[in-house]
Amino acid sequence: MKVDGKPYRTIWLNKDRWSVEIIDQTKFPHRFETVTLRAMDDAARAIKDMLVRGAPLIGATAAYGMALQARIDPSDEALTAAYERLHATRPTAINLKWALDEMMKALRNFPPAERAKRAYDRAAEICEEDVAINQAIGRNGLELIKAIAAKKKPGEPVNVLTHCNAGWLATVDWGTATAPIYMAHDGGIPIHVWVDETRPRNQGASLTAWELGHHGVKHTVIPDNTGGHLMQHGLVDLCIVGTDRTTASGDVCNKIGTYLKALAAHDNGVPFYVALPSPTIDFTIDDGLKQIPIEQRSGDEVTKLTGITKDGRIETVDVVAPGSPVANYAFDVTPAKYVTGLITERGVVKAEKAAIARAFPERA
Ligand SMILES: CSC[C@H]1O[C@H](OP(=O)(O)O)[C@H](O)[C@@H]1O
Repeated sequence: MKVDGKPYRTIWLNKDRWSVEIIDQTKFPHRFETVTLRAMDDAARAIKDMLVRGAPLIGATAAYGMALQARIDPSDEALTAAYERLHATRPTAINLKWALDEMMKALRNFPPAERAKRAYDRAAEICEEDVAINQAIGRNGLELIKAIAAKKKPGEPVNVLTHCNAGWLATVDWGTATAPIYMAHDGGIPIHVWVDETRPRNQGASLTAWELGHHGVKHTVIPDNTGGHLMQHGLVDLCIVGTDRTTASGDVCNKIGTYLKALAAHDNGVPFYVALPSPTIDFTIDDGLKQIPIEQRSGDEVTKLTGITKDGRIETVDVVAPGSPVANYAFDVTPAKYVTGLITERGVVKAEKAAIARAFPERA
Protein backbone atom coordinates (compact mmCIF):
# COMPACT_ATOMS: atom_id res chain seq x y z
CA MET A 1 0.00 0.00 0.00
CA LYS A 2 1.05 3.64 -0.16
CA VAL A 3 3.18 5.39 2.44
CA ASP A 4 3.11 9.15 1.83
CA GLY A 5 2.11 8.50 -1.77
CA LYS A 6 4.90 5.96 -2.43
CA PRO A 7 3.79 2.32 -3.02
CA TYR A 8 5.35 -0.16 -0.61
CA ARG A 9 5.21 -3.82 0.19
CA THR A 10 6.46 -5.22 3.49
CA ILE A 11 9.22 -7.33 1.88
CA TRP A 12 11.10 -7.05 -1.42
CA LEU A 13 14.22 -8.20 -3.28
CA ASN A 14 16.91 -5.52 -3.52
CA LYS A 15 18.52 -4.41 -6.78
CA ASP A 16 21.46 -6.81 -6.14
CA ARG A 17 18.86 -9.57 -6.82
CA TRP A 18 19.84 -11.57 -3.73
CA SER A 19 19.52 -9.52 -0.51
CA VAL A 20 16.03 -8.97 0.89
CA GLU A 21 14.62 -5.77 2.39
CA ILE A 22 11.93 -5.68 5.10
CA ILE A 23 10.14 -2.91 6.95
CA ASP A 24 11.21 -3.04 10.62
CA GLN A 25 7.81 -3.09 12.35
CA THR A 26 9.31 -2.81 15.83
CA LYS A 27 10.02 0.86 15.04
CA PHE A 28 6.36 1.76 14.35
CA PRO A 29 4.50 4.06 14.73
CA HIS A 30 7.22 6.64 15.27
CA ARG A 31 9.91 5.51 12.83
CA PHE A 32 9.73 4.07 9.31
CA GLU A 33 12.95 2.07 8.84
CA THR A 34 13.93 -0.91 6.70
CA VAL A 35 16.42 -3.71 7.40
CA THR A 36 18.44 -5.76 4.89
CA LEU A 37 18.42 -9.55 5.26
CA ARG A 38 21.69 -11.03 3.93
CA ALA A 39 21.58 -14.54 5.43
CA MET A 40 19.01 -17.09 6.60
CA ASP A 41 19.81 -16.19 10.20
CA ASP A 42 18.82 -12.58 9.52
CA ALA A 43 15.41 -13.82 8.38
CA ALA A 44 15.06 -16.08 11.43
CA ARG A 45 15.89 -13.23 13.81
CA ALA A 46 13.51 -10.88 11.99
CA ILE A 47 10.64 -13.34 12.54
CA LYS A 48 11.56 -14.24 16.14
CA ASP A 49 12.02 -10.59 17.20
CA MET A 50 8.92 -9.52 15.26
CA LEU A 51 10.57 -7.05 12.92
CA VAL A 52 8.18 -8.84 10.59
CA ARG A 53 5.00 -10.44 11.95
CA GLY A 54 1.61 -11.53 10.73
CA ALA A 55 1.07 -15.06 9.46
CA PRO A 56 1.41 -14.46 5.69
CA LEU A 57 4.43 -12.15 6.09
CA ILE A 58 6.11 -14.64 8.42
CA GLY A 59 5.70 -17.24 5.66
CA ALA A 60 7.05 -14.93 2.96
CA THR A 61 10.07 -13.99 5.10
CA ALA A 62 10.81 -17.66 5.84
CA ALA A 63 10.62 -18.42 2.13
CA TYR A 64 13.26 -15.80 1.40
CA GLY A 65 15.23 -17.12 4.37
CA MET A 66 15.45 -20.45 2.53
CA ALA A 67 16.52 -18.64 -0.64
CA LEU A 68 19.27 -16.80 1.25
CA GLN A 69 20.43 -20.18 2.57
CA ALA A 70 20.33 -21.85 -0.85
CA ARG A 71 22.57 -19.07 -2.19
CA ILE A 72 25.23 -19.87 0.42
CA ASP A 73 24.90 -23.65 0.72
CA PRO A 74 22.17 -25.49 -1.28
CA SER A 75 23.00 -28.94 0.14
CA ASP A 76 20.23 -31.12 1.55
CA GLU A 77 21.79 -30.90 5.00
CA ALA A 78 22.03 -27.11 4.95
CA LEU A 79 18.47 -26.66 3.68
CA THR A 80 17.13 -29.07 6.30
CA ALA A 81 18.98 -27.16 9.03
CA ALA A 82 17.62 -23.88 7.67
CA TYR A 83 14.08 -25.33 7.64
CA GLU A 84 14.40 -26.34 11.30
CA ARG A 85 15.94 -23.00 12.35
CA LEU A 86 13.22 -20.96 10.65
CA HIS A 87 10.43 -23.30 11.78
CA ALA A 88 11.52 -22.88 15.41
CA THR A 89 11.17 -19.09 15.37
CA ARG A 90 7.44 -18.89 16.22
CA PRO A 91 5.04 -21.82 16.87
CA THR A 92 1.52 -20.62 16.11
CA ALA A 93 1.15 -19.20 12.60
CA ILE A 94 0.80 -22.20 10.26
CA ASN A 95 1.93 -20.09 7.27
CA LEU A 96 5.50 -20.52 8.52
CA LYS A 97 5.42 -24.30 8.09
CA TRP A 98 3.31 -23.99 4.93
CA ALA A 99 5.90 -21.72 3.28
CA LEU A 100 8.85 -23.83 4.41
CA ASP A 101 7.16 -26.97 3.06
CA GLU A 102 6.48 -25.16 -0.22
CA MET A 103 10.16 -24.23 -0.50
CA MET A 104 11.39 -27.77 0.24
CA LYS A 105 8.89 -29.15 -2.29
CA ALA A 106 10.20 -26.70 -4.87
CA LEU A 107 13.89 -27.46 -4.22
CA ARG A 108 14.23 -31.13 -3.42
CA ASN A 109 14.10 -32.37 -7.02
CA PHE A 110 16.52 -29.75 -8.33
CA PRO A 111 20.28 -30.36 -8.42
CA PRO A 112 22.03 -28.22 -5.76
CA ALA A 113 23.59 -25.97 -8.39
CA GLU A 114 20.13 -24.88 -9.59
CA ARG A 115 18.50 -24.51 -6.17
CA ALA A 116 19.32 -20.88 -5.43
CA LYS A 117 17.55 -19.60 -8.53
CA ARG A 118 14.58 -21.90 -7.95
CA ALA A 119 14.38 -20.80 -4.33
CA TYR A 120 14.29 -17.11 -5.20
CA ASP A 121 11.71 -17.80 -7.89
CA ARG A 122 9.45 -19.74 -5.48
CA ALA A 123 9.80 -17.14 -2.74
CA ALA A 124 8.77 -14.45 -5.22
CA GLU A 125 5.79 -16.60 -6.29
CA ILE A 126 4.70 -16.98 -2.65
CA CYS A 127 4.74 -13.20 -2.30
CA GLU A 128 2.74 -12.66 -5.49
CA GLU A 129 0.27 -15.39 -4.48
CA ASP A 130 -0.23 -13.67 -1.12
CA VAL A 131 -1.06 -10.36 -2.79
CA ALA A 132 -3.53 -12.01 -5.17
CA ILE A 133 -5.17 -13.97 -2.34
CA ASN A 134 -5.56 -10.81 -0.26
CA GLN A 135 -7.07 -8.89 -3.16
CA ALA A 136 -9.60 -11.71 -3.62
CA ILE A 137 -10.37 -11.64 0.12
CA GLY A 138 -10.85 -7.90 -0.31
CA ARG A 139 -13.36 -8.34 -3.13
CA ASN A 140 -15.27 -11.05 -1.24
CA GLY A 141 -15.32 -9.07 2.01
CA LEU A 142 -16.35 -5.93 0.14
CA GLU A 143 -19.69 -7.57 -0.72
CA LEU A 144 -20.42 -7.94 3.01
CA ILE A 145 -19.63 -4.28 3.61
CA LYS A 146 -21.72 -3.19 0.63
CA ALA A 147 -24.74 -5.14 1.97
CA ILE A 148 -24.48 -3.29 5.30
CA ALA A 149 -23.87 0.07 3.60
CA ALA A 150 -27.05 -0.39 1.55
CA LYS A 151 -29.08 -0.25 4.76
CA LYS A 152 -27.37 2.90 6.06
CA LYS A 153 -28.48 6.53 5.60
CA PRO A 154 -26.48 8.41 2.93
CA GLY A 155 -23.05 9.28 4.33
CA GLU A 156 -23.48 7.16 7.44
CA PRO A 157 -20.36 4.99 7.78
CA VAL A 158 -20.19 1.24 8.12
CA ASN A 159 -18.52 0.63 11.49
CA VAL A 160 -16.03 -2.25 11.46
CA LEU A 161 -14.17 -3.48 14.53
CA THR A 162 -10.82 -5.17 14.08
CA HIS A 163 -8.31 -6.65 16.52
CA CYS A 164 -4.52 -6.57 16.33
CA ASN A 165 -3.05 -6.00 12.86
CA ALA A 166 -4.26 -8.11 9.98
CA GLY A 167 -3.41 -5.29 7.62
CA TRP A 168 -0.98 -4.92 4.76
CA LEU A 169 1.77 -4.85 7.41
CA ALA A 170 0.85 -8.43 8.35
CA THR A 171 1.09 -9.64 4.76
CA VAL A 172 3.05 -8.81 1.63
CA ASP A 173 0.39 -6.28 0.66
CA TRP A 174 -3.30 -5.35 1.09
CA GLY A 175 -3.72 -7.30 4.35
CA THR A 176 -6.46 -9.80 5.02
CA ALA A 177 -8.95 -8.17 7.41
CA THR A 178 -8.11 -4.73 6.01
CA ALA A 179 -8.37 -5.65 2.32
CA PRO A 180 -12.21 -5.31 2.27
CA ILE A 181 -11.84 -2.06 4.25
CA TYR A 182 -9.36 -0.55 1.76
CA MET A 183 -11.54 -1.61 -1.18
CA ALA A 184 -14.66 -0.12 0.43
CA HIS A 185 -12.79 3.12 1.15
CA ASP A 186 -11.33 3.28 -2.36
CA GLY A 187 -14.80 2.56 -3.76
CA GLY A 188 -16.29 5.56 -1.92
CA ILE A 189 -18.26 3.60 0.70
CA PRO A 190 -18.26 5.56 3.98
CA ILE A 191 -16.40 3.38 6.46
CA HIS A 192 -15.00 3.75 9.99
CA VAL A 193 -12.81 1.28 11.84
CA TRP A 194 -12.69 0.69 15.59
CA VAL A 195 -9.08 -0.32 16.13
CA ASP A 196 -8.36 -2.42 19.22
CA GLU A 197 -5.03 -1.21 20.62
CA THR A 198 -4.24 -4.92 21.26
CA ARG A 199 -2.10 -5.22 24.31
CA PRO A 200 0.60 -6.09 25.08
CA ARG A 201 2.49 -5.28 21.84
CA ASN A 202 -0.15 -2.80 20.64
CA GLN A 203 -0.17 -3.98 17.03
CA GLY A 204 -3.52 -2.21 16.62
CA ALA A 205 -2.46 1.14 18.05
CA SER A 206 0.97 1.15 16.39
CA LEU A 207 0.39 -0.76 13.12
CA THR A 208 -3.29 -0.83 12.14
CA ALA A 209 -3.86 2.80 13.12
CA TRP A 210 -0.67 3.80 11.27
CA GLU A 211 -1.59 2.05 8.03
CA LEU A 212 -5.26 3.11 8.04
CA GLY A 213 -4.19 6.69 8.70
CA HIS A 214 -1.71 6.62 5.81
CA HIS A 215 -4.49 5.40 3.53
CA GLY A 216 -6.96 8.02 4.74
CA VAL A 217 -9.37 5.53 6.33
CA LYS A 218 -11.38 6.97 9.24
CA HIS A 219 -10.62 5.04 12.42
CA THR A 220 -10.67 5.30 16.21
CA VAL A 221 -8.19 3.52 18.48
CA ILE A 222 -9.87 1.96 21.50
CA PRO A 223 -8.64 0.14 24.59
CA ASP A 224 -9.07 -3.61 24.15
CA ASN A 225 -11.92 -3.84 26.65
CA THR A 226 -14.13 -1.28 24.88
CA GLY A 227 -15.47 -3.40 22.02
CA GLY A 228 -18.19 -5.13 24.03
CA HIS A 229 -19.62 -1.81 25.20
CA LEU A 230 -19.66 -0.48 21.61
CA MET A 231 -21.48 -3.59 20.43
CA GLN A 232 -24.09 -3.29 23.20
CA HIS A 233 -24.84 0.23 21.94
CA GLY A 234 -25.14 -0.68 18.27
CA LEU A 235 -21.89 1.04 17.30
CA VAL A 236 -20.34 -1.96 15.56
CA ASP A 237 -21.88 -3.28 12.31
CA LEU A 238 -19.43 -6.16 11.90
CA CYS A 239 -16.12 -7.47 13.14
CA ILE A 240 -13.38 -8.56 10.73
CA VAL A 241 -10.23 -10.08 12.20
CA GLY A 242 -7.28 -12.05 10.88
CA THR A 243 -6.00 -15.47 11.87
CA ASP A 244 -2.70 -17.22 12.37
CA ARG A 245 -4.07 -20.71 12.05
CA THR A 246 -7.59 -21.97 11.34
CA THR A 247 -8.43 -25.65 11.69
CA ALA A 248 -10.15 -27.83 9.08
CA SER A 249 -13.31 -27.46 11.18
CA GLY A 250 -13.18 -23.67 11.38
CA ASP A 251 -11.72 -23.03 14.84
CA VAL A 252 -9.80 -19.76 14.56
CA CYS A 253 -6.53 -18.98 16.31
CA ASN A 254 -5.70 -15.29 16.40
CA LYS A 255 -4.15 -12.63 18.62
CA ILE A 256 -5.01 -12.87 22.30
CA GLY A 257 -8.33 -11.17 22.98
CA THR A 258 -10.00 -12.23 19.73
CA TYR A 259 -12.07 -14.87 21.53
CA LEU A 260 -13.46 -12.28 23.94
CA LYS A 261 -14.47 -10.06 20.99
CA ALA A 262 -16.21 -13.03 19.38
CA LEU A 263 -18.14 -13.72 22.59
CA ALA A 264 -19.29 -10.08 22.77
CA ALA A 265 -20.25 -10.14 19.09
CA HIS A 266 -22.24 -13.36 19.57
CA ASP A 267 -24.02 -11.94 22.60
CA ASN A 268 -25.00 -8.78 20.68
CA GLY A 269 -25.84 -10.33 17.31
CA VAL A 270 -22.90 -8.61 15.60
CA PRO A 271 -21.53 -10.56 12.58
CA PHE A 272 -18.01 -11.83 13.34
CA TYR A 273 -15.94 -12.57 10.22
CA VAL A 274 -12.46 -13.94 9.89
CA ALA A 275 -10.35 -13.04 6.86
CA LEU A 276 -8.67 -16.34 6.01
CA PRO A 277 -6.12 -16.89 3.22
CA SER A 278 -5.98 -20.64 2.46
CA PRO A 279 -2.29 -21.04 3.46
CA THR A 280 -3.52 -20.23 6.98
CA ILE A 281 -5.78 -23.29 7.09
CA ASP A 282 -4.27 -26.27 8.92
CA PHE A 283 -6.03 -29.23 7.35
CA THR A 284 -4.23 -31.65 9.69
CA ILE A 285 -6.22 -30.61 12.79
CA ASP A 286 -9.84 -30.10 13.79
CA ASP A 287 -9.80 -29.05 17.44
CA GLY A 288 -8.15 -25.66 17.79
CA LEU A 289 -8.28 -25.54 21.58
CA LYS A 290 -6.54 -28.89 21.94
CA GLN A 291 -4.22 -28.88 18.94
CA ILE A 292 -2.97 -25.34 18.19
CA PRO A 293 0.26 -24.42 20.04
CA ILE A 294 -0.16 -21.04 21.74
CA GLU A 295 3.03 -18.99 21.78
CA GLN A 296 4.03 -17.50 25.13
CA ARG A 297 6.32 -14.52 24.76
CA SER A 298 8.59 -12.61 27.15
CA GLY A 299 6.97 -10.98 30.16
CA ASP A 300 8.87 -7.81 29.21
CA GLU A 301 6.19 -7.22 26.57
CA VAL A 302 3.69 -6.89 29.45
CA THR A 303 5.84 -5.08 32.03
CA LYS A 304 7.40 -2.52 29.66
CA LEU A 305 6.04 0.07 27.23
CA THR A 306 8.07 1.87 24.58
CA GLY A 307 7.08 5.29 23.27
CA ILE A 308 8.36 8.65 22.12
CA THR A 309 9.05 11.62 24.39
CA LYS A 310 8.03 15.22 23.62
CA ASP A 311 11.59 15.89 22.38
CA GLY A 312 11.52 12.89 20.07
CA ARG A 313 13.47 10.34 22.11
CA ILE A 314 12.32 6.71 22.07
CA GLU A 315 12.08 5.55 25.70
CA THR A 316 11.05 2.32 27.40
CA VAL A 317 9.42 2.42 30.83
CA ASP A 318 8.17 -0.14 33.35
CA VAL A 319 4.40 -0.15 33.85
CA VAL A 320 3.83 -3.12 36.21
CA ALA A 321 4.47 -3.33 39.96
CA PRO A 322 8.13 -4.38 40.32
CA GLY A 323 8.53 -8.08 40.93
CA SER A 324 4.97 -9.06 40.00
CA PRO A 325 4.89 -12.22 37.89
CA VAL A 326 3.28 -11.83 34.46
CA ALA A 327 1.82 -14.18 31.83
CA ASN A 328 2.00 -13.32 28.13
CA TYR A 329 -0.10 -15.67 25.97
CA ALA A 330 0.16 -14.30 22.43
CA PHE A 331 -2.90 -16.01 20.91
CA ASP A 332 -6.25 -17.57 21.75
CA VAL A 333 -8.71 -19.80 19.92
CA THR A 334 -12.24 -18.82 18.89
CA PRO A 335 -14.42 -21.91 18.41
CA ALA A 336 -16.09 -22.11 14.98
CA LYS A 337 -19.55 -21.69 16.54
CA TYR A 338 -18.77 -18.01 17.21
CA VAL A 339 -17.57 -17.35 13.63
CA THR A 340 -20.22 -15.96 11.24
CA GLY A 341 -18.09 -16.68 8.19
CA LEU A 342 -14.61 -17.16 6.82
CA ILE A 343 -13.72 -14.61 4.12
CA THR A 344 -11.41 -16.61 1.88
CA GLU A 345 -9.99 -15.97 -1.59
CA ARG A 346 -12.67 -18.35 -2.93
CA GLY A 347 -15.63 -16.68 -1.25
CA VAL A 348 -17.24 -16.43 2.17
CA VAL A 349 -17.27 -19.92 3.62
CA LYS A 350 -19.16 -21.28 6.63
CA ALA A 351 -16.87 -22.13 9.55
CA GLU A 352 -17.47 -25.86 9.29
CA LYS A 353 -15.52 -28.84 8.02
CA ALA A 354 -17.64 -29.78 5.02
CA ALA A 355 -17.83 -26.20 3.70
CA ILE A 356 -14.10 -25.65 4.09
CA ALA A 357 -13.35 -28.94 2.35
CA ARG A 358 -15.69 -28.00 -0.52
CA ALA A 359 -13.95 -24.66 -0.92
CA PHE A 360 -10.46 -26.21 -0.97
CA PRO A 361 -10.91 -29.82 -2.15
CA GLU A 362 -7.32 -30.06 -3.35
CA ARG A 363 -6.05 -29.56 0.21
CA ALA A 364 -8.75 -31.21 2.32
C1 LIG B 1 -2.95 -11.74 8.61
S1 LIG B 1 -2.21 -12.56 9.92
C2 LIG B 1 -2.38 -11.37 11.16
C3 LIG B 1 -2.35 -11.93 12.53
O1 LIG B 1 -1.01 -12.08 13.01
C4 LIG B 1 -0.89 -11.34 14.21
O2 LIG B 1 -0.05 -11.94 15.15
P1 LIG B 1 1.48 -11.40 15.33
O3 LIG B 1 1.43 -9.90 15.20
O4 LIG B 1 1.86 -11.88 16.71
O5 LIG B 1 2.27 -12.07 14.24
C5 LIG B 1 -2.30 -11.26 14.74
O6 LIG B 1 -2.72 -12.47 15.32
C6 LIG B 1 -3.04 -10.98 13.46
O7 LIG B 1 -4.41 -11.18 13.48
